[in-house]
Amino acid sequence: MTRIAFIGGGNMARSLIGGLLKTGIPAAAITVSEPQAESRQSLAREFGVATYAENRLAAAEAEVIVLAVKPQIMPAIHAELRDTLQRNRPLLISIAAGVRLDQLERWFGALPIVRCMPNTPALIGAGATGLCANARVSPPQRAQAQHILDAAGLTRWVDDEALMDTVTGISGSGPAYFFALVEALEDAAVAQGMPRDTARALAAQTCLGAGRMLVESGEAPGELRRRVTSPHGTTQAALESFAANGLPAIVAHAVAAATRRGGELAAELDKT
Ligand SMILES: NC(=O)C1=CN([C@@H]2O[C@H](COP(=O)(O)OP(=O)(O)OC[C@H]3O[C@@H](n4cnc5c(N)ncnc54)[C@H](O)[C@@H]3O)[C@@H](O)[C@H]2O)C=CC1
Ligand SMILES: O=C(O)[C@@H]1CCC=N1
Repeated sequence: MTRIAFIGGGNMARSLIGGLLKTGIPAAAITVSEPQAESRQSLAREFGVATYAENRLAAAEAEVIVLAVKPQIMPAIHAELRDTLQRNRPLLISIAAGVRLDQLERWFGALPIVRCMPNTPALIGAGATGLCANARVSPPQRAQAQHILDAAGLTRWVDDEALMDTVTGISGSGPAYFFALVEALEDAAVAQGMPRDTARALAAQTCLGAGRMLVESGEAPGELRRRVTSPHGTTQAALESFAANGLPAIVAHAVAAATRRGGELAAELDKT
C-alpha cells in the first residue's frame, strides 16, 4: 500500500482524494494536512482519511507527497518539510499553477518531482491533467504519478516544461471558460424573454452534449461543427457573428493571459 500525503486539503485535494478512493485505494493509505479545523473535520467525515494540522505529521510516513496549496504558500511550507523530505526521499507531486520544477528542487531539495496541472472536473472523474517530471523521477515513480492522476480523469505527459503554463491556460483554468460561455448563453436567452431556469438547463445540457460528442466520437471539433451548420441556416448566422467579433483572437488572448499569469506567479516566488 503506497502511502500518499496531501499538503493542503482544499478544492483540488478533495477532488483528487475522491478520485483515488473510487479506484479502490484505501482511506488508510491517505493523510492530509490542513490548517483549518472545519476542513479537517469534513475531510475526515467525507473520506475517512487521517488529517493533521501540521504538515510534518501528515508527511512523516508518506512515499508520495502531493503539494496542493496555493503557489504563494509554497515558501511557508518548504522550511517545515525540507528535513522530512530529505530523510524519506518521497516522490513529490506539485499541482500548483506556475511553480517550476527548478523552484521546487531549490526549496525541497534534489528529489524526484512531478509537476502537474489538473482541473476541477477531477471531482467527478472527468478531469484533464498535464504532467511533467524532473530527471530524478524513475519509470515506476512516473507510473505512480500517472496512476494517481488517472484517478481524476485523462492524463497527458508534457515533456517540455515551458508548455505547463499552456496546460494551465487550456485545461487548468479551462472549466471556467466553459462556465462563462454557459453564463453568457443563459443571459442572452433571458434577455430574449426565456425563464432563467429553462435557459440554464438548455445551455448546460448543450455544453454536456457537445463535450460528450467531442470525447466519445473522437472526431475533429471542426467536423462536428460543420454538421450542425446548415448552409444559410441559424448556426451559420451565429458563427459568422462570432467570427466578425473576433472569437478566435478573444480566446487566444485569454489563453495567453492565463499562460502569462502562470509565469508571473513563478517569478513572484523567485523574489521571496
Ligand atoms: N482550483 C483549480 O481549479 C485548480 C487549482 N490548482 C492548483 O491547486 C492548488 C490548490 O488550489 P485549490 O485547491 O483551488 O485551493 P484551496 O484554497 O481550495 O486549497 C488550498 C488549501 O491549502 C490550505 N493551506 C493554507 N496554508 C497552508 C499551509 N501552510 N499548509 C498546508 N495547507 C495550507 C488551505 O487552508 C486550503 O484548504 C493551487 O496551487 C492551484 O494553483 C490546479 C489546478 C486547478
Ligand atoms: O486560477 C488559478 O490560478 C488556478 C490554477 C488553474 C485553475 N485555477
